[in-house]
Amino acid sequence: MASFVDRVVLHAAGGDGGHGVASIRREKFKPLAGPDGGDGGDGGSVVLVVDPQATTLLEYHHSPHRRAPKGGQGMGDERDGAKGGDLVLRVPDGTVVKDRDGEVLADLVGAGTQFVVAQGGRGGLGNKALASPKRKAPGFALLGEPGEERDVVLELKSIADVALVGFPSAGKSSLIATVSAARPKIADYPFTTLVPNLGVVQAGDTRYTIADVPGLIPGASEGRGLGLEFLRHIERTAVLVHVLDCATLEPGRDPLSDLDALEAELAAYSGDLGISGGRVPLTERPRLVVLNKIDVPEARELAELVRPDLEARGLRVFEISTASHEGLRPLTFALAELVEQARAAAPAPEPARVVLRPRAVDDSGFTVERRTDGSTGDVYFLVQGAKPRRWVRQTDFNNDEAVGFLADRLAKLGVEDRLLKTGAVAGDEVRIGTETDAVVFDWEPTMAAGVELLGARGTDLRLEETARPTRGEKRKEYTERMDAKTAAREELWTERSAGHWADPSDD
Ligand SMILES: Nc1nc2c(ncn2[C@@H]2O[C@H](COP(=O)(O)OP(=O)(O)OP(=O)(O)O)[C@@H](O)[C@H]2O)c(=O)[nH]1
Ligand SMILES: [Mg+2]
Repeated sequence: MASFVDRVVLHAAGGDGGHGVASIRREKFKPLAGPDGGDGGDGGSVVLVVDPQATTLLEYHHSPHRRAPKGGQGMGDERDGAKGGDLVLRVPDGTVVKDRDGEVLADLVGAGTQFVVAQGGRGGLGNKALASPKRKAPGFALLGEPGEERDVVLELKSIADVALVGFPSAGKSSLIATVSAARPKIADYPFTTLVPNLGVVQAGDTRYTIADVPGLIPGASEGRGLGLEFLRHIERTAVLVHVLDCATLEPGRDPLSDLDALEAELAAYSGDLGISGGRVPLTERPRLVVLNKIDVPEARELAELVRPDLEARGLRVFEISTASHEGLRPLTFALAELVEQARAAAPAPEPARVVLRPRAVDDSGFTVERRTDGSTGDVYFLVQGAKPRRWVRQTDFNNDEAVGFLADRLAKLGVEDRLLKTGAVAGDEVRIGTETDAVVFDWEPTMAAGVELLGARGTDLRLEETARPTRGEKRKEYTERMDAKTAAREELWTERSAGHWADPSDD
């Protein structure tokens, strides 16, 4: 097997939600028979799914930008826009999803396990859905929300049975090349291997995989050399093989001190690992020792010298040469035995079809803070909260009625009230969003503006054109409207102090 890409940054974007539509039904003798604008469809999400057939992350390396389909626009006649289908991305078993700060979001193990990387935007409500007793024929609809955009890091740890651990140039790649069909690069300079190579070994009836990984040097567990790259790969291997170079001429190096250095790194890394999924710490996994390069006479002598010390530590020792192929057969059979034992002891496979979603956020709250702009020194009020943000995104600012609706929603949630309490007065700058990304308003409390709006609400003129009103009807309508205005004013005040009325478009 060739080398594989094991770490990619995926730029995922959910599909935008379709816009709702404002439309009025036409009937033969009633051309304006009520709102009938359909909702926009939800955008599709980007979803990772474990597919046991997938072995690499290569395709995401080639095309790392992935966007799910958009939701369709709502239409008249109560037709809703089509939903954008989810974009399903297949990933190998054992793919770890992290955010850009390295925090693990999901560890995808088991066929069918899913993770939603980027949620599609919600479709906007059409005017049919926005209609209420108070707002019989809304002349606006809500915009679809943009899909979520998120960059995640996908990491694949090789899930080989055996990992070769050793200093650079110890002969790890040479070993995998002689016992399997893998053809990694071999050279006499350190860090020849930069990405792991996997090889398949057949020994008797047992078939297993060996991972040749980048060389390990002291300090690797703190990230020296290719250390962390390396250590990440062996997290999931059942058996470790120490490949010790008996022919190195580097001062201060010999098989025993090399082994100590390697074990120290494994221990240091295990300490940080927090061993996920109940795996055995690296320091406790079955291991054996290979003394390599015994075709070199001095190396053979050294190997024979250190063997008793190693065996005294309880380690099985194999003297080999990848050059002359001496000692390879006993090694591959000994590994087969360890792999079989590890497989027999392996915990039952984890349940499939676990669906992991990005952490749920509580979107009920909001905050209002009085702040001072760093550059201009101007005072403004910052409104933060998932609902206010979403409502702003859903608002078509070219439509006054839609803006009025936003103001009503904010008032209902209690934002207005909180602004007042925080000291805002008419004309103050109000920002809804975050410190860096916000929509800016000049605040106009809806107490005043709301009454104007409420006067017209529920008596939409377009719906009343059908028959010309008589004088009596006009008078009746006038008194009704005045009553409604008073009622609305009262309602606003009670609402401000007590609860809210129910509204289908509230969330
Ligand atoms: N004489 C002799 N040389 C060997 C033997 N095995 C490997 N070498 C040489 O050692 C050097 C390093 O071999 P590699 O297999 O690339 O070593 P590595 O451990 O994969 O090294 P990195 O990928 O850098 O960590 C090469 O020049 C090989 O030809 C052996 O059994 N005998
Ligand atoms: Mg190598």
